[in-house]
Amino acid sequence: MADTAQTTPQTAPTTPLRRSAVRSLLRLWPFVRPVRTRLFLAAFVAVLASCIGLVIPLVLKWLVDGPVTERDPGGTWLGGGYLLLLGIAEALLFGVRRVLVARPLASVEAAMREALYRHIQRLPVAFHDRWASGQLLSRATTDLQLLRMFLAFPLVFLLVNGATILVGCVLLLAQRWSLGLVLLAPVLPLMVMCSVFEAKYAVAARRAQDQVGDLTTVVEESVLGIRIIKGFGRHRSQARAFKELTHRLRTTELHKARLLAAIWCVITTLPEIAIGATLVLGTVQVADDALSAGTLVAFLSTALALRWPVDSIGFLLAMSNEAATATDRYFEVMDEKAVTDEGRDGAVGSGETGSGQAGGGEAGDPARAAGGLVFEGVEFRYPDAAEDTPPTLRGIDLHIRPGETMALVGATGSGKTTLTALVPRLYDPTAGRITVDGRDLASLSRDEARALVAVAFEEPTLFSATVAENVLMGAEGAQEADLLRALRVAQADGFVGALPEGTATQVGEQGLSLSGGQRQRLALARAVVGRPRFLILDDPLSALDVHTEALVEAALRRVLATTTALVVAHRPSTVLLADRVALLSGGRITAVGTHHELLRDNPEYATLMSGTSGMSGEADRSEGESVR
Ligand SMILES: Nc1ncnc2c1ncn2[C@@H]1O[C@H](COP(=O)(O)OP(=O)(O)OP(=O)(O)O)[C@@H](O)[C@H]1O
Repeated sequence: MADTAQTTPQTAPTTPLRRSAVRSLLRLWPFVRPVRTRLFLAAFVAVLASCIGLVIPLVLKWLVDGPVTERDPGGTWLGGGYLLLLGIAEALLFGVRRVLVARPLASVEAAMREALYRHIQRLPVAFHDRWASGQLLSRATTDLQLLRMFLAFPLVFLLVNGATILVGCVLLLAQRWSLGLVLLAPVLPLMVMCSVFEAKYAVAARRAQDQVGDLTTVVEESVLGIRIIKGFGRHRSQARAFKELTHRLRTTELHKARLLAAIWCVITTLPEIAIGATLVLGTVQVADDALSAGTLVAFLSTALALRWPVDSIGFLLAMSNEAATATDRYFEVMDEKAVTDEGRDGAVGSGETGSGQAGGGEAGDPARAAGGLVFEGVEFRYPDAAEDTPPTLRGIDLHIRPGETMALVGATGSGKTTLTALVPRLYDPTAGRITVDGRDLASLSRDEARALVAVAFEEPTLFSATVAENVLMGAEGAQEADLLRALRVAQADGFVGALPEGTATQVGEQGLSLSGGQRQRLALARAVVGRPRFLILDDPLSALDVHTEALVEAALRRVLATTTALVVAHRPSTVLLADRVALLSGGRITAVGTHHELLRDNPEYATLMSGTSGMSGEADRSEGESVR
């Protein structure tokens, strides 16, 4: 615990490849396409509003050189009226832009989030082994919000401000080209500095967003593991780990703020100096009668109207960079290859639910002739395992006959969970094959495989849903009657009936409001609700007290009689549910036989069983029970 509490979580496992911000952002196009008309309209309206802002200096020039110089009050009022109208039109158009983008952008964000969620569900378990959940959470929340903000604001305003600056420059040069050139002198150094800033900011933005992901992971783990943290009194070390991460994030954010402050300073100071210089030069020219006062007022008003578009470039670039990083992070997940619903050889399964005669093996193939669950020369290595380590499973040959229950026993870390994970195709073997009722598992679609095989894992996960929804998740199309039968089988009908709303009771996040044994029984009910042909149970009785365990065992015995099952067992009471036992040692099956045969003939098995607390008593107690 100390280790986990102190260890900071991994960031995304991929080494991010930094592409140009524009290329990254262009990847958003498929999601933006459906709302492109509104977005372009919004951009057009904003450009129009900005250009109206640039007409104001021209009205000022007319006002100063005309009615003001001629002391014409009527003309002055008229000029004032024009200015007011232009101001109102500009404000209204910016309002229209906001209305135009609000709804479509919310739908872009929703579509992206939905696509991400769907994709994450279809990614292989090996992906989830590698990725910290906080990294996925932060991509689905913070990064997508950043993208919505980018589409609503910086994207449009980079366009609008670019157009405004261009039109403004033309107007300035047309009004007085010599003053215009002085004003535009800082453009080149500004461009160089902006590109330096962009490169530095991109690195900092990526770091900050990854750190937010790490922080999310710690918060998530702390909330889910709150009982362990409190139970072991680890709140201080957990708080230290959290503080360390927040400190790192703070340092990165401060670095970002410093970069932003520096570019902001340059972007505001250089144009300010240029405006000062043109003011002096312009005033001298007006004094020399080389320039009209109205032209100078219009020139300076245009220059001032361009200040916001120029000033904003710094933070617009910063926001665009963050959005490019968010896009990269989003597509790092989306680019991961999802598992297809096809069998490994590309054939979509036939839909037959195996009765021994269905295709999948060659004629005369013993595995084909043999029904049940067959492992033939199965080897498995985790994708992220070190090259120089042996495969987790090697040369597994095992035949579980139709209707038979096989217990899988082995020392901790011997590969029991890994072996069971191959049957519902959470992973595919790296060599060899598995057949179910004579059909190669790899030739079945994942849906078919999962319709044939049901699983209950050691850690019974329940979702924030009702009891009924949690159980019925185990089989498509299962009805109320199946639900009640499954609850009875798992000996869960009693406590579920006592819940405030029975099967309609919400069991809360991770089913935390239920006891470990209750959760395990609901997970069992989920496994048996679809009357699966093959049942895989990973130590399903580990969290039950002796009394409840006996009840569930009795019920399970009935279920196991109608199915072919592989049951990971740590204690004799579970082993005794099985017809035969397979001993897994160092990734190989080293012995197969009945519990009593192995107990008698296999010292490793005998040691394993005797090492189980309460084994002897329970085994003795079970001796008298009818072992199938
Ligand atoms: N995702 C993974 N990536 C790499 N190695 C893994 C992964 N999951 C498990 N392993 C390794 O595979 C080996 C077998 O693990 P497995 O969980 O199958 O053992 P087990 O027999 O079920 O253990 P236990 O009885 O403690 O549950 C272990 O050495 C484990 O460290």
